[in-house]
Amino acid sequence: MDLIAETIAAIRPLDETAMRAARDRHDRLTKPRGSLGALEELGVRLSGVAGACPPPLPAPAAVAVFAGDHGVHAQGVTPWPQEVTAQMVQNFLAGGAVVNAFARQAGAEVTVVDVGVATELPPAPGLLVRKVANGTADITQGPAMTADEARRAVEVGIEVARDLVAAGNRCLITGDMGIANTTPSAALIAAFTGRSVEGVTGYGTGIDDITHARKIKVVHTALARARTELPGHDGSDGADPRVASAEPLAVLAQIGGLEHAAIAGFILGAAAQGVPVLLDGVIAGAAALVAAALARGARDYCVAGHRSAEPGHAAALWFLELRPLIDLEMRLGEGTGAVLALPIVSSAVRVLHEVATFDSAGVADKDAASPDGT
Ligand SMILES: O=C(O)c1ccc[n+]([C@@H]2O[C@H](COP(=O)([O-])O)[C@@H](O)[C@H]2O)c1
Ligand SMILES: Cc1cc2nc[nH]c2cc1C
Repeated sequence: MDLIAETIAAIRPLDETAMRAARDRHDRLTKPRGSLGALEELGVRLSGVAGACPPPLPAPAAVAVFAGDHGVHAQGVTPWPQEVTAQMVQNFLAGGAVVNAFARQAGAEVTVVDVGVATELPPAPGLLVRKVANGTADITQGPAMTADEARRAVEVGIEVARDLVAAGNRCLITGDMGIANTTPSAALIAAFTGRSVEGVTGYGTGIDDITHARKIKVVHTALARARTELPGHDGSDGADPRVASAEPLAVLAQIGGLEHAAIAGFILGAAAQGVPVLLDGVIAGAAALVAAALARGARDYCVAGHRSAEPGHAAALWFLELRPLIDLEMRLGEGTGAVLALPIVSSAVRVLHEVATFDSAGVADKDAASPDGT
């Protein structure tokens, strides 16, 4: 079996016994039942992920920033020069980016993975050079990657997840860097969710209305071109989630990015090892759609760190039925929204470890069964 198939086969359903134990424990802790809202369900799900209640704290935690470039940059979908991808990689390595500041605050380690930056990067501590290609091809003109490149990039993500867990990490966090990558993100999200291109294509790093209109056309063109190359297409340029879910790797190769592929693998790798994966913004959302189409169970291991301002992100989270922990209208990427949510995940777990029960604290529980069982 190849690495992707092996990884998918290793993903187990959430442990129902541990989840029942977590629900039961929540109901005995010194708080009105349900008063921690969505944090309670998060603690329950993390128990299911770990197969234990309480689950381990999400520490140490590691953020992997997958970097890649995009041929579609040539279509004028972003005002930023492509070289900014490589320049920001150097900034991550020097510890000067927002994700570094947030990671220091949250106590997470940052690793940068070059899975497809267009230029050669000098070796540096904290940089994993796993370059599959020097960027993708322009998705309006042809497939972003070959089928082999897409598979190799997914495998890179699986291997990075495996190595980070082997190093002792108990929570993996997605990050991305790639000028123009909100364009393939929109294409993937339209393809996998069936939402309209107009509904999922946003302003990325911050573009004007003319560029936004062009970006929408570019996404339509890419989808229409891709669909003529995919099995089961009906000749329209509308997205058809049936096609995407049947052939996720083929769709990824047609309209995705190398960092999307690697993040999809990273999610599969985390799930296969029973470790939660904290998702960042729209790029991670698009990648999670690919991972969930490859292995529906992978979705259960994902925690949506935040909701990005990019509209396609809300569509991806809706499709995956994931509720974001934070909504601060951020749209930076790098893993920033996910790292910011790490203390919330830790708190959800700490409740199950540390909060006293009504019994142990001698607090009266209005819902407790009376001694005669009534
Ligand atoms: O995470 C997000 O939701 C997000 C939203 C908008 C932009 N970004 C980041 O900005 C870059 C892509 O933006 P753009 O406009 O060049 O497509 C890329 O490096 C992403 O990490 C990230
Ligand atoms: C400066 C800059 C920083 C980023 N971080 C993630 N995407 C980015 C895009 C730009 C342009």
